[in-house]
Amino acid sequence: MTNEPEAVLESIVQMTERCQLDSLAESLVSTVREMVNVEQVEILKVDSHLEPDEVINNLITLSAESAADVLVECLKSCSTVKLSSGVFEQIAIPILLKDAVVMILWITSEHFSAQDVQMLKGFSKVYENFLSIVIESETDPLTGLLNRKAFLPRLIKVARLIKEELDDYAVTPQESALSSKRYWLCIFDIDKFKVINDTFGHLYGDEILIDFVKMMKATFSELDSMFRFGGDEFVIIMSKRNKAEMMKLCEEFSHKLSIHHGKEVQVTISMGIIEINSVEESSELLMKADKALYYVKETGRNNIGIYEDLIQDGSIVPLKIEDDIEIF
Ligand SMILES: Nc1nc2c(ncn2[C@@H]2O[C@H](COP(=O)(O)OP(=O)(O)OP(=O)(O)O)[C@@H](O)[C@H]2O)c(=O)[nH]1
Repeated sequence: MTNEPEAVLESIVQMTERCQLDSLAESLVSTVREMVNVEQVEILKVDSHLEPDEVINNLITLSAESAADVLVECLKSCSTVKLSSGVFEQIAIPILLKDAVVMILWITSEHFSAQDVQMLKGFSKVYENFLSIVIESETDPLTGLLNRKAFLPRLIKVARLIKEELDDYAVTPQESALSSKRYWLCIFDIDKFKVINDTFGHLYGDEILIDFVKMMKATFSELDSMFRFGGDEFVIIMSKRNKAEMMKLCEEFSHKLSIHHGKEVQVTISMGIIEINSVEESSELLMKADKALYYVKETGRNNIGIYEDLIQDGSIVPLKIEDDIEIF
């Protein structure tokens, strides 16, 4: 542990070299460990969808009982709180985005000097500023969804999770495919969106896209990662569901859309879906889901195509990977 100016600068440089959210958080934790003599460092995520009381309950269950007061005070006051409990001192520093507390940096030590506190606040501020830049660079400005840039790291994370599961339970990919809960990659594309734009204007088209995303969020879960890839194309990495559950949700979404805009505009979507596995490249998975989507577009739109099913019933031929194209 050192807090020489050179070391402090070096830590800041290392922290700002990270441009993905997970590694940025890891970097903050390791920086704190290097710079201050601490017992424990944690970054607690505050769920913005919960009411304040529920947030506090959530944080309390997540953490040791003695941490409750410092976290509750920090959340209520939106400012740094330092408390002593037994032999330890605790600090909770709020991380804010658009004036809302989104995370709390919670640190325990035998003693924090005034310089420690100043440094911890400084690191948190660097993290907070950088977090907002990273989030902005991964967000689609019209709909607020994640953009295409954010897709690849998340898909890789899911593929890694699947691989870990296979390793942990020593099951073959075939056995795993038989188990009911799986991850799915779904591409949605609004049908004839150009006609909507041409008939009602681009601004109205924008409103349709915004409503589309509101309904997407209302239908799918927080655990499903949703992306706008561009134009009227959206992608979901759907968290573990069996095939029937996945289909039910997609059909529900499609139904909600078709009744939402009433007589004026009938919005329908075409969907291409593939099961995510740990062996295929992300570009390969995307191309296959896209092939299923293309089939649905070609055969009348407003429908769902699952890649494996379309292969099995002979509707499409397997994608030849030597046709590889650069997607990212
Ligand atoms: N309003 C609006 N339109 C957009 C935006 N981005 C792309 N578009 C339009 O979305 C339309 C997409 O149309 P296409 O992908 O060609 O196809 P489509 O009309 O949806 O027809 P199919 O996909 O074949 O059913 C184009 O007219 C684009 O100009 C946006 O941010 N807002």
